[in-house]
Amino acid sequence: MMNKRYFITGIGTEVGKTVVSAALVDYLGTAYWKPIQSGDLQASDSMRIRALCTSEPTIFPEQYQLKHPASPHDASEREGIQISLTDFSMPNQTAALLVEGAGGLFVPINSEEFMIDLMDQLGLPAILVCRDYLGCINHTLLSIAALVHKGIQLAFVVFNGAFEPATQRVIESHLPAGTDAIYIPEIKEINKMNLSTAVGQIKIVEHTNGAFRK
Ligand SMILES: Nc1ncnc2c1ncn2[C@@H]1O[C@H](COP(=O)(O)OP(=O)(O)OP(=O)(O)O)[C@@H](O)[C@H]1O
Ligand SMILES: C[C@H](N)[C@@H](CCCCCC(=O)O)NC(=O)O
Ligand SMILES: [Mg+2]
Repeated sequence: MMNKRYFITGIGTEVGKTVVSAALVDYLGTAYWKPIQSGDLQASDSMRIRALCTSEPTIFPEQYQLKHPASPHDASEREGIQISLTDFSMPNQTAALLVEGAGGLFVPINSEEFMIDLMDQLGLPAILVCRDYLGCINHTLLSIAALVHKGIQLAFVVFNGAFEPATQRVIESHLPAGTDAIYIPEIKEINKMNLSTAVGQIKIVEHTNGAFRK
């Protein structure tokens, strides 16, 4: 993992992007940035990273903190705020950074633009977090197709938590060449100690010669 600047997205909201970010911030020794937070302002993703990480990472302030726990296009409109792609630029003080999106790739940030457009503008390779639920195969393969279509490099797919073997297998066998897999265990109770144990159990498997090897 030479390049340590990534955009962490997910196959949807609540799939574990923040839990995975906390684990990878500690594993890789990166800083963290959540450009748009909507909802949970008293327990924001940045605050959870602060609470879960052992490495005391640099956390860059959110560009937008929206009160409403909804899609950013909706939350911002309710607050009379207009989000625009041109509002965002990468914090350049650090070589190693994880940027966490809100929800998945086609979450709108305004009436025309989507989270995937922000990823494209920031120019970072993506990490796609998936979690096992009925429907996750479709959400994962659609997300991969959207990234490929947009020409965004997919560095890693994260299998977050426990997976049904048949689900894991079919996703692994459809990873694009050049996309590696990261495995993060199911964590019983999410707290700093258990997160640190999970960091010790992270597994990374490389995709080589167009085939996924285990
Ligand atoms: N590896 C894991 N083991 C056990 N539970 C997990 C794991 N990852 C995530 N969860 C559960 O899923 C919940 C949602 O995770 P998280 O807040 O990281 O999602 P998210 O994708 O960041 O959501 P958002 O779109 O709001 O940013 C967590 O509070 C936790 O309960
Ligand atoms: C409210 C959520 N927790 C999240 C926004 C999720 C938007 C999902 C929209 C959708 O896909 O329908 N906010 C955030 O990550 O700050
Ligand atoms: Mg999150």
